[in-house]
Amino acid sequence: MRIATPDAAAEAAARARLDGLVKPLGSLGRLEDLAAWLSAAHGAVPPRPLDDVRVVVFAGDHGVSGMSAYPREVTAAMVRVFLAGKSGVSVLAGLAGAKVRVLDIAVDWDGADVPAEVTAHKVRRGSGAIDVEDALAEGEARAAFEHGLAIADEEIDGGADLLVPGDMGIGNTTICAAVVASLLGLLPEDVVGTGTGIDEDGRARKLAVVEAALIRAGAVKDPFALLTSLGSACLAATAGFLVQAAVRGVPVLLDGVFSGAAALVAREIAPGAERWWLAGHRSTEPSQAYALKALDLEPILDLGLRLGEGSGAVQAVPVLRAARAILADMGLLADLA
Ligand SMILES: O=C(O)c1ccc[n+]([C@@H]2O[C@H](COP(=O)([O-])O)[C@@H](O)[C@H]2O)c1
Ligand SMILES: Cc1cc2nc[nH]c2cc1C
Repeated sequence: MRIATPDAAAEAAARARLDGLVKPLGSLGRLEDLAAWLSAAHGAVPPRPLDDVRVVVFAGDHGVSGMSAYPREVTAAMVRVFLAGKSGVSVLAGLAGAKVRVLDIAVDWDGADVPAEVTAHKVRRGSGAIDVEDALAEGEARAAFEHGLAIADEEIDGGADLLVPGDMGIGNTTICAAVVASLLGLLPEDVVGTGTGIDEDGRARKLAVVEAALIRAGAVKDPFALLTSLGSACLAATAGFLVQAAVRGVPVLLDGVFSGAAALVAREIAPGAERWWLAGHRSTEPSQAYALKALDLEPILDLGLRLGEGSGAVQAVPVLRAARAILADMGLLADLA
């Protein structure tokens, strides 16, 4: 698996041009860093316009129950909402001119009446309850990862300039907490948040489940073993999606909790892949903050969001377009009369 290399010469050329633009040196702050980053990713100054932005929502259920403020049936119901274009990310992606594709990777339903393309990458129904059993069976983590590679290829071959991973899964924040704690050697207390909005009793139950899961799993070094023990098919597929974007040299805007955990695992599988990812926004969940810190990624936006779906990342798309526009359209100090 060969990760593409961002173009250092294009980055240097972008920095030189930014310094020569008609403004005080450095006065466009983070926009300048993003402009240089995007130039390196596209190997061009200015970078290409971000005309084709694609969100892929990975949907799946979990064996752990009672860890969320909402019942697991919401996951399947939300698949229909995405298909109807009525989800939060559908609306916000629409504003950013981005397309949304939802995929049932591991929803616990038969999905008989949704279009076949929605279930084309299905791995299983739900996953094991991580406090008492492995999330996945032998071979499923790798199979799901390979689905993620294929999904990224489909989007990139279809013309994507920028990819956004989204997630939908009641219980997602519990498994993300377990995976992030295991990878970074953290305590349940550090990483367990309130997810969809659980109360103190709910959080106490969630802490106990994450603690039991971490004890059951023990020290896991191999990322696929970690996905099998504590992860999910969606997490493995999202990791594959992130790795393949880096292999193909296509930039990614990460979203919230699920993106953070998947990105940490993906970096274990493919070190260097993180050079192709930006953090779109900061979630309120603590595991995401730890994941982003470990990945050395600074979120573009901080709006107090905790919806998931890719909803935070798509709102950073106009910021990236702004970063490109300054390089493309601003005048030069040298031309001042
Ligand atoms: O990404 C986030 O910031 C985020 C924070 C809390 C919840 N979510 C979404 O809510 C679901 C998981 O929450 P929970 O409480 O069921 O673990 C899942 O569908 C996520 O997309 C997402
Ligand atoms: C309604 C609803 C929508 C969501 N989108 C992502 N996670 C979600 C959780 C719930 C409960």
